[in-house]
Amino acid sequence: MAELLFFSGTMDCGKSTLALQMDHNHKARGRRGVLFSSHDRAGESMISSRLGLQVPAVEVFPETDFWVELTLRQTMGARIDYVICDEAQFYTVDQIDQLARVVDEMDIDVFSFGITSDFRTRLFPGSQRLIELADRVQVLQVEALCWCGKRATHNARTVDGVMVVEGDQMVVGDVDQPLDQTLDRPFDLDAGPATGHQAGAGPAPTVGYETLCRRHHMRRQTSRTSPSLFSNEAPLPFDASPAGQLGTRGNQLQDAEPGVRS
Ligand SMILES: Nc1ncnc2c1ncn2[C@@H]1O[C@H](COP(=O)(O)OP(=O)(O)O)[C@@H](O)[C@H]1O
Ligand SMILES: Cc1cn([C@H]2C[C@H](O)[C@@H](COP(=O)(O)O)O2)c(=O)[nH]c1=O
Repeated sequence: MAELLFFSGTMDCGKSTLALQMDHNHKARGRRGVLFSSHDRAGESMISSRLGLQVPAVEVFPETDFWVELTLRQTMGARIDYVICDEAQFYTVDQIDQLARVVDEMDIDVFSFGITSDFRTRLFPGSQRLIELADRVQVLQVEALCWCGKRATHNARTVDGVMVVEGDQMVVGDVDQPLDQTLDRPFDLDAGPATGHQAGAGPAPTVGYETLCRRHHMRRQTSRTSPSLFSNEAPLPFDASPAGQLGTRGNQLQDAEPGVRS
């Protein structure tokens, strides 16, 4: 019996990689699938993984109807055993309902992948509907980490390097902006209205994302604004003797973030 599965996690935890692996494994056993995605960072009509794989996919637009799309393909003779749906957080509630119907009435497996919550910690409507309807919700095993070393559970958005909690829910972007580039690299706003940026409205803001643990998301502490607990670039202690170094460094750690390190 076909299933609706939702593989979820924070940004950068390996969802697209898993989507492409699952497609590969099912294809290797002779099953036929259709790949879908929406607003992939690498561009329209593809699924891309940070590990370097990039595979063509059908772009999902707000008006896409999965039931119609898949019925048409079958009418034209295509065999469809499964469907891969990446960036499913961007799908509409109606589209998730269509996917559930595809599972139940067409007996097609639907493997969907997406982040559950946005930069304000609120559920995306598509993800909420998947949680409501999926046969199984599976949190990915590979954990993205917060700068403090704890498991990252939340996605933070930065604009010009500063964490924000207001703005459009949907702004395509990436994590792991090197700190020295965060302020310099112009963000590609060609993607259209999803970014909320008006052409000619001055220099485009630099938007980035960072995965954080709940504590640091609530405190709005990103790696940029955190005390440099884990950085090699922490200033050397003034007292150069080994005892003095230990003492000063130890105090720095305690003062900076009580309770974060054990
Ligand atoms: N250079 C690298 N070497 C090894 N693993 C990497 C490298 N770059 C990214 N990764 C892995 O890829 C994961 C991101 O995969 P991706 O499928 O793009 O994530 P998602 O779709 O969840 O945003 C990272 O969590 C990391 O485990
Ligand atoms: C948190 C958050 C993310 N997004 C965007 C940013 C990326 O383009 C995708 C997530 O892609 P990934 O493959 O999981 O890294 O979602 C957004 O539009 N709004 C948000 O709040």
